[in-house]
Parts: sequence; C-alpha cells; structure tokens
Amino acid sequence: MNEITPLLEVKQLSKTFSLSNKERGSSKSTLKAVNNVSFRLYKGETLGIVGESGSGKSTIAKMILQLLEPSSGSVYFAGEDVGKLSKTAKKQQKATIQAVFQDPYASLNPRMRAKEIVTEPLLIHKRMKKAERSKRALSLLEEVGLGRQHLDRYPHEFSGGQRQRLSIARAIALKPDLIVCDEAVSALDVSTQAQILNLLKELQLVHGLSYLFIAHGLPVVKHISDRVAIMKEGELIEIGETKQIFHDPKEPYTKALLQAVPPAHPRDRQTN
Ligand SMILES: Nc1ncnc2c1ncn2[C@@H]1O[C@H](COP(=O)(O)OP(=O)(O)OP(=O)(O)O)[C@@H](O)[C@H]1O
Repeated sequence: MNEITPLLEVKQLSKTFSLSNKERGSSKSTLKAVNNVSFRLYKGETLGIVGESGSGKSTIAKMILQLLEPSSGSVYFAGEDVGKLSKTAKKQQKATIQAVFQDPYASLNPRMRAKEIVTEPLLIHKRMKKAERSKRALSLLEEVGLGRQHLDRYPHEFSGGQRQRLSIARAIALKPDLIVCDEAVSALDVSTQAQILNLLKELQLVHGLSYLFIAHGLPVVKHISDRVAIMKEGELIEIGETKQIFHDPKEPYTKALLQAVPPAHPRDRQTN
C-alpha cells in the first residue's frame, strides 16, 4: 500500500434483499438497501456516516465487515479486493477490521468474564499463549480506563458506558487498522457519549486507527469525524469535510438533518 492508497475503498456497492411474501404483502419483491455507494477512508481518518433509520448504514457496515455479501460492487482494503481474497487471506484481513456495536448486551457474551471477553479474539486468532493473554487482558482494560478490579466481572456487572469500554478493549485486542463503530454511543447519555468519544480519539492517536463512525444523527459525529457522508434511502447523497457539512451543506436533505432534533431510535431506550 503506498501513501495515497486508501485504507478502505468502497466502490459502487449495492445490496438488494429479497423480501418474502409475508414482509411485502402478497407478491414477492426486493428491497435495494444500499444503492451504488462509493467512498474512501484513509489511514488515521474518521469518516462519519449519517442517515435516518433504514437508510442502509448497517448494511454497508456488514458488507465491510464481511458479514454480508454485496449484490454488486466491491470493498477494497489496503488496495486489495476483499471479495477476491483466498480464505486464509480473508481470515487474516478480518482481524484488521473490528467493530463496536450499539448494544454491548447483544455483542458481549453474558457468561464470560471481562478478562475472557477482551482476549477472546487473541484466542480465536491463536495470537498468544494463556499466560501472555492474562497479562494482555489487564493492559487492554487499562487502555480503556478500566482496571484490575474489573478483570473477573461479568457484563451485567458493568454500567452501559463501561460495557462499551469493554467492547472497545475487545475491538483493539488484535491491533486492527479499522474499527467500524455502528451506533456505538447511541444508547448512552450525553456525558457518557462524550467520554467514549474522547476515549476513541485517544486510542486513534496512540494506535493510528481509522474509524467508520455510523450514527443516525449529525451531532454525535461532529466532534469525531474528519469527513461526513450522508445516506438517504440507500444512497450516499453528500460527502465532505465535517466543517463543510455542518456550515455549508449542499443538499436540502443534509440541511434538514442539521435542523432536526434527531428522533430517538427505537433501540435507544437503554439507559446508562
Ligand atoms: N436481512 C435483511 N433482509 C431484508 N431486509 C433487510 C435486511 N437487513 C436490512 N434490511 C432492510 O434494509 C434497509 C436498510 O437497513 P439498515 O439496517 O442497513 O439501515 P440503517 O440505516 O442501519 O438503519 P438503523 O439505524 O435502523 O439500523 C431497511 O429497510 C431494512 O429493513
């Protein structure tokens, strides 16, 4: 990868879902969840992706994380077409792209202790022996502002913000290049949101991480994003420097989003 090769490049990415009869009345039909989306993300950069619920943000995230096959288009990582990699290369690449989701209750195994949760990726990718992993567990927790006293706790023994710190510790365990944050702070109250955003920024500086930061409202992405992309009904309708998007938006839809008090997402009812 040379200096100008983007870390991540999404080219004309589309995803169409077939809907069953039940979902769409009597006739079978399809839904274009993502339509011809292209963008680039560079090393050390944060790209915010904002759009209302159903605009296709998570579907893009899933295609980048190789959890969903694109219907057409490609995802390039460090200049390589992910769809064309061998099975082994794909597995290796998966380790370099990690994710933090909105609901740590759903993404953290309730029966695992914090020390096991944060080091499980190292076990899966056979990166370390047991003794080394225990040491790493503590350093990972410390990196996200938790401590020795948290090592043996289960997810339900943490607050919402602490659980998200745990998700972040797990996401950085394999020293990835990119973290996809899909509504990662949406369920948290405003002050906890700010703390988690600050933590993400610190980790970005220390580890040279890139973030794809997905949210349904613009305020959340304002202080973390270098650039912001706006999604509407599966299409990327505007992309620009954060300053430009906030102070000189081109699209009427972006202007409307800026004026809107973002509606509470149905999943945002969890309190800290
Ligand atoms: N597996 C699936 N089968 C059928 N339709 C799907 C599937 N996954 C997503 N969709 C539909 O695709 C569209 C885009 O969904 P997506 O989850 O990507 O949106 P989003 O912008 O992330 O919204 P949210 O913030 O609510 O998660 C929606 O209409 C959704 O119902």
